Amino acid sequence: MSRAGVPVVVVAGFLGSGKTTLLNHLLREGGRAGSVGARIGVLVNDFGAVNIDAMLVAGQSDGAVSLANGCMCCSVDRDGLDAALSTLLRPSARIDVIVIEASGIAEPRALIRMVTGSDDPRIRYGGLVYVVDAALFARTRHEYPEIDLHIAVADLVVLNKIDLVEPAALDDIRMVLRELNPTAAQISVIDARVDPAMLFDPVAPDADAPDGSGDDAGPVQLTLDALLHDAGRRDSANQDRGTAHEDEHDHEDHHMPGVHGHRHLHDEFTSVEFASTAPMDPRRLARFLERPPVGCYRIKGVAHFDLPGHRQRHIVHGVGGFVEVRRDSWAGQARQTSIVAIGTGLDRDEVLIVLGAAVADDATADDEHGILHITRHLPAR
Ligand SMILES: Nc1nc2c(ncn2[C@@H]2O[C@H](COP(=O)(O)OP(=O)(O)OP(=O)(O)O)[C@@H](O)[C@H]2O)c(=O)[nH]1
Repeated sequence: MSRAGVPVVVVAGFLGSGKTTLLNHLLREGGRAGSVGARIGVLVNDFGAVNIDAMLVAGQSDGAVSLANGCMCCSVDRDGLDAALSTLLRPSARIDVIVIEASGIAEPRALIRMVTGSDDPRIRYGGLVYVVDAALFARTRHEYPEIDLHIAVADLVVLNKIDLVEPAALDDIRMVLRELNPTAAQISVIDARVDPAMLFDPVAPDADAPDGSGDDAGPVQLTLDALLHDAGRRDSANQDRGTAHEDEHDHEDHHMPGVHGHRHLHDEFTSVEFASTAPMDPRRLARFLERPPVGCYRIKGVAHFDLPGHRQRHIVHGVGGFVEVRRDSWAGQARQTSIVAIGTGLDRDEVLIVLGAAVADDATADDEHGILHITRHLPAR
C-alpha cells in the first residue's frame, strides 16, 4: 500500500455506542469550511439484513456504499471489500478519505487485516477509532470481556455518552481504558462530537501533516505504521499477561477451511427485521422499545405514524435499556417502518408478533395521548 493512498479509517465500537452518530458528525463537520475540508466516502456495515445505518447516514449520495446482511469481518471477503472500495474510489467521487463503520459486533482486528490486506494501491489504512458507550461500559465488559481486546487495538478511543455518567465514574472508566490501551489517544465526548482533524489530515495543497505516533501525550493524527506496530505489540503483551483473551477470535483461522474459529461476538448475536408500510401505533411501539423482548440488546429503525403533526420520519433507538427517538423528514423516501432488533437468544416469533401488534388500528386514532409515549424520548440535549 502506498502512503499516498486514500486513508481508510475504521470506526468500531459495541452495539449502540455511537458509531453512526460519529459518522454523521464527521460528514457534517468534515467538509465544512474552516474544518478539514475532506470529502468523505463511507462504507457502512450493519449486522441485520436491513441496513438501517445506511438510512441514517446523512446525504452524500455518491459517497456511501453499504454492505448489509451480516457482520463485515466474516460475511465480506477481501474481494467484496475491494469492490466496495473501488466504487468509492472512482475518480468522479473525488473522495479524500474513506470511513468504514463496522457493525457493533465486528472484530476490529479482522477489519484491520481486511483493509491492510487489500491489494488496491489507491488506499492505505488510516487507523481504528473505537467508540465506547460510557453508560454501558461496565455492563458490556462484564458480559463481553472480548471488548477489552477491541479497545486494545484502537488508535483513538472515543468515550461517548459522557452526559449519562457522573464525573467520578467517568474518571474510573478513563483509567480502565488507559490500562487497556496505554498508547491510544483518548477523548471524552457527547454525541460523538470528535474533531475530524483527529481522524484525518486537513485537505490543503500545502498540508504538512504531522506524523503522530499515537503516544499518550494527547490526541494525535492516526498513522498506519504506528498502528500496525502497536497492534502486534499489544497482542503479544496480552498473551504475556495471560489475560482472558486467549479465545479471541483469530480471523485468518476462521476463514480457513477445516480450522475452527474461536468465540466471536457475532456467533452469539442474531437479528430480527420487521418492515411494514402500514403506520404504527405509537403507544405500542414505545412499549416495545421500553420493554424489549428477552435477550434484546439493541433496537434501531425508522417508524411512521399517521397522526396529525407527527408524520415525520421517526428514528427509534433502544440500547441496553436506553430509549431515544429523533425526528427528521422522509426526504422523498417512501414512508415505511423498518426496525431491526439485535440480541442473544432472541425469539424471532415473539419480536414479530409484538411488532405486528404495534401496527396502527382503529384504536390508534382515538388514543390522543399515545404519541406522547414516543415524543417523551426525544432528546433534551
Ligand atoms: N445520551 C446520549 N446518547 C447518545 C450519544 N451519542 C449517541 N447517542 C445515542 O445512542 C443511540 C445509538 O447511537 P448510534 O450512533 O446509532 O450507535 P451505533 O454504534 O451506530 O449503533 P449500532 O450500529 O447499532 O452498533 C442513538 O439513540 C444516539 O442518539 C451521547 O453522547 N449521549
